Amino acid sequence: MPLVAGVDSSTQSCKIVVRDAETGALVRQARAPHPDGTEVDPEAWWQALTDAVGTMGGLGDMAAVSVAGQQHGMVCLDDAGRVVRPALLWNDTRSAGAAADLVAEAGTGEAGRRFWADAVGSVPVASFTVTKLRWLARHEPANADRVAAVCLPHDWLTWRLGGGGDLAALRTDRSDASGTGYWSPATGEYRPDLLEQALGRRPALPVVLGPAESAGTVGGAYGSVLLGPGAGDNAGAALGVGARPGDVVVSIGTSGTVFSVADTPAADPDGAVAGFADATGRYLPLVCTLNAARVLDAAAALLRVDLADLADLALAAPAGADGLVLVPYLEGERTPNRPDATGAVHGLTLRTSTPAHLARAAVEGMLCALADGLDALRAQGARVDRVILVGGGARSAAVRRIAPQVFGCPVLVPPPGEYVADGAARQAAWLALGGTEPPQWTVGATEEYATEPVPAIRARYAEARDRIVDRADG
Ligand SMILES: Nc1ncnc2c1ncn2[C@@H]1O[C@H](COP(=O)(O)OP(=O)(O)O)[C@@H](O)[C@H]1O
Ligand SMILES: O=C(CO)[C@@H](O)[C@H](O)COP(=O)(O)O
Repeated sequence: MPLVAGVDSSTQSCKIVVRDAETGALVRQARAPHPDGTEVDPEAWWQALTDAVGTMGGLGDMAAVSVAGQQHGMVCLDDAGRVVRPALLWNDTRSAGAAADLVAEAGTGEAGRRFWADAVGSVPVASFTVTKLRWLARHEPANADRVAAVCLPHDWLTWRLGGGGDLAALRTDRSDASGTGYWSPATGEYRPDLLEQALGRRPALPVVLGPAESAGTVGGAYGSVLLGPGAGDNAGAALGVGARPGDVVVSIGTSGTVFSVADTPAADPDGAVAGFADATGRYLPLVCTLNAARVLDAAAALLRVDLADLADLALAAPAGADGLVLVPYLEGERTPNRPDATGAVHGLTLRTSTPAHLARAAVEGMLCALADGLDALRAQGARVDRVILVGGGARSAAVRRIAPQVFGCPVLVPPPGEYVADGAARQAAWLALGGTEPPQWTVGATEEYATEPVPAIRARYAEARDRIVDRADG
C-alpha cells in the first residue's frame, strides 16, 4: 500500500495527514502552530512543517507529498533565494489603497473592475498578491528592488521541500496562481504586464503546473518521494471533500469561504466573487470573508467561556436573538470590500443584554456574511444543489444547527477532519498512482442539518450591515 502525505499550511497552523494512496484510509496525522499576525517570516511555516513531519515520523515511507496552503501571501525572494521581507498574508489589509489604485488605473468605476475581472477573473482587493507588490514598490522601494522572484506560501514550501536553491525550480499550480492577480484562469497564462504595472519590474514567477504534474522530488534524505503541484487551501478543501459541480462548500476557518466547482471560469465585475481555478483542471468561483472562526473566538473571549459553552449559550437564545445583531467586521472586511471597517453590535436592550443573546448574535452575524456570499455565488450562475460545511468553525454545534436557518437550505457536515490536507494528500495520490482523475476516496458519514429557515435573521442583519464605523487608526 503506497502512502501519501498532504499538508495544509494554513493561517493558524500546519496540518499534515498521511493516507493510503489507494483507499484513502487515514494512517497518521500531526499539526504544529503558526505565529499570529498578518505579516509572517516564511521560516516559521518551514519550522512548523518540519515539526509536524517530525511528529508523524518523517516522510521516508511516502510515495508522494503535496502541499496546500493559505492563498495570496506575498513571498519575495532575492537572487540568492533569501526571503526579502516577512510575507504579507491574505488578511493583511495595508494594501487596500494599492488595490484601489490598480483598479482605478484600469478605468473609472465599473470599467476598471470589468478590466480586472476579464483579465484575471477577479477584481483585486487587499488580499491579492498583486496589490501587496504595489504596496511594496511604493512603501519599501529598496526591498522591491531586491525582489528576484515572487511566489506564494505553498510554492515556497514545495520549493523548500525540494531543496530550494535555484529560483528556476519554483513551481505553483493553477488554483493558487489564480489568486495572484497576474495569472488568468481563462487563458492559463501569466499577465506579466500587470505584474510590472504593480511592482515596476518583472521578477521570476513559478512555473504553473497542471493538476497531476510533479514539482520534482523531496530533497535530501527523501529523494525518492515525489512532490505534488500543491494547491490553494480552498481548492485543496474542494478536492478533500470530493466536491462536484452543484456542491457549494462553506469553509469556516480563519477566513470564511463559499465556493463551488464549475466547468467555466467566472468573471464578476462587482468583485464579490473571485474567479479562481481549482485543483482538477476546472474552476472555483469563491467568495471570501476576513471574519469567520475568529469571530467565535472573540465572542468566547468577551464572554469568558470556551467554544463549547459559547455554542450552548448561542443555542439557548431564540433564533434572531430578539433583534440583537453582531456585524462581524473585526478584521476589516474583504467581501464587502471594507478594509477599514470595524465590527458592531446593534439592537441592545435590557432583554438582549445577556451572554446567550450575544453568543447567538455572533454566530448568526458570522453566518449572515457567508449567506451574502452564497447569494453572490448564485448571482454568478452557480448551481447550489448541496451546501457542505467544513473548517474549524464547523466543529461548533451552534454553527451546524444555526447555518440552515441562515442559509435557507439544509447543510451537510462531513466528519470533523482536515479536508485541505486531505485534498493535498489526494493530489499526491493522483500523482503517485497516475490516471486522468484523482483516486476515488470516501469521506465518511456525513450528517445533515435541516432546521427550518428563519429569513428574519438575514433581514435584520441587512438593516445593520452598513451601520458601522471605520477604524479610529484607519
Ligand atoms: N468547537 C469549535 N467551535 C468553534 N470554533 C472552533 C472549534 N474548534 C476549532 N474552532 C476554530 O477553528 C479555527 C481554526 O480552524 P481552521 O479551519 O483550522 O483554520 P485555518 O485553516 O484558517 O488555520 C480557530 O479559530 C478555532 O477557534
Ligand atoms: O484568502 C483566502 C481565499 O481567497 C483565504 O481563504 C486564505 O486562503 C486563508 O485561508 P484559511 O487559513 O482561513 O484556511
